[in-house]
Amino acid sequence: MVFTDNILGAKKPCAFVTFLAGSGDYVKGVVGLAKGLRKIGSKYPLVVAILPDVPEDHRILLRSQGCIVREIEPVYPPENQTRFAMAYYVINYSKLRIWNFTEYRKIMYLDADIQVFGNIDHLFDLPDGRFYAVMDCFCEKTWANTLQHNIGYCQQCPEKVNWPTAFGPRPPLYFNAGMFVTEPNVETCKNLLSKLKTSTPTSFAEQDFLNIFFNAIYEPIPEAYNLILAMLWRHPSKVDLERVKVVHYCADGSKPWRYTGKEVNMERSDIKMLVKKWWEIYNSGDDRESSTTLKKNGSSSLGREVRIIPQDDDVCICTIGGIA
Ligand SMILES: O=c1ccn([C@@H]2O[C@H](COP(=O)(O)OP(=O)(O)O)[C@@H](O)[C@H]2O)c(=O)[nH]1
Ligand SMILES: OC[C@H]1O[C@H](O[C@@H]2[C@@H](O)[C@H](O)[C@@H](O)[C@H](O)[C@@H]2O)[C@H](O)[C@@H](O)[C@H]1O
Ligand SMILES: [Mn+2]
Repeated sequence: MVFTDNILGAKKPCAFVTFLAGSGDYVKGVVGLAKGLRKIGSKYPLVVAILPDVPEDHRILLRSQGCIVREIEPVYPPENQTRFAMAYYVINYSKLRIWNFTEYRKIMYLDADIQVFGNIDHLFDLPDGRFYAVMDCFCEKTWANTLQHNIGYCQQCPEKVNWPTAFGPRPPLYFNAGMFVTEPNVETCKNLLSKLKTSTPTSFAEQDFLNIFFNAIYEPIPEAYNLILAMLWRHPSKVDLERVKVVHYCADGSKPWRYTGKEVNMERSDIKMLVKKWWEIYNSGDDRESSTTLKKNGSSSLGREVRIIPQDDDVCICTIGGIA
């Protein structure tokens, strides 16, 4: 355990934090993330901020994988007519609770659809007082109802389409909220929740809100720390897979535990390779591997389950985690 002094001289640890809601299959993402962090030898624990609707057997499974499970109250945006880019984004505002995790001096938030393939512990040593995250891309259809998408503007290649002066100043740099490094603070949490009450929800829900809130202290960090998969086909010249440490399976159809290879771009060999690498970690047995596995709907069982995962140029059927 790595401890760091705080102003009182008391020792406070750092931690990775992820978020889990519901009784569905995202729990597989958290199990994969826990195994991935262990595999790269991280010195820090993984705290899972769970909503009350996460079932007991999933909590037991996560603890068996060494996770610290911490229940949080949901956070909802103000009543609104907004159509979020994905309807379920409404639950993502609950992420705001993690700023109350003040038993940690610094936290690194990682979505459950993220896998860490290279050690990133050094990010906890970044200077305090800044909000570190990777810049997002505006090119996918999920951005279809935004101004920047409709004029073909993306911050990843600002020279391609000039921002029209008629639209006012170019938008500030915008981060993907699937991965960030921040310092928990009760005052910050109070300010986030009170500002949320008077905010107007927009397409990307808490991601838009966090970008506004932390804009003044946002510090972009390299793509290698949160590869938004769409960068592979939208901005391939900016991606060096050899250097990528963190992969974010956020492109449509790329969630490994739901992967079928049928959605657009999902037949790409690099996507197949990254999904296969995720499954290799998820399937890796270890001493923590209890006899509990997860059925199709994500609930734990002793049963076998079959998942399609890509193998070389084809997909193959294999059993994972099953107990005969
Ligand atoms: O049913 C759900 C949907 C989302 N999440 C959590 O919310 C995060 C953000 O959702 P998602 O990653 O699907 O958004 P994307 O990055 O794909 O836009 C997920 O990674 C999970 O940590 C969850 O636990 N259950
Ligand atoms: O609730 C809003 C979500 O917005 C973000 O996901 C989006 C965004 O990155 C787009 O730029 C991509 O096009 C899209 O694929 C991706 O799903 C975060 O990853 C997620 O944690 C969460 O904050
Ligand atoms: Mn995500």
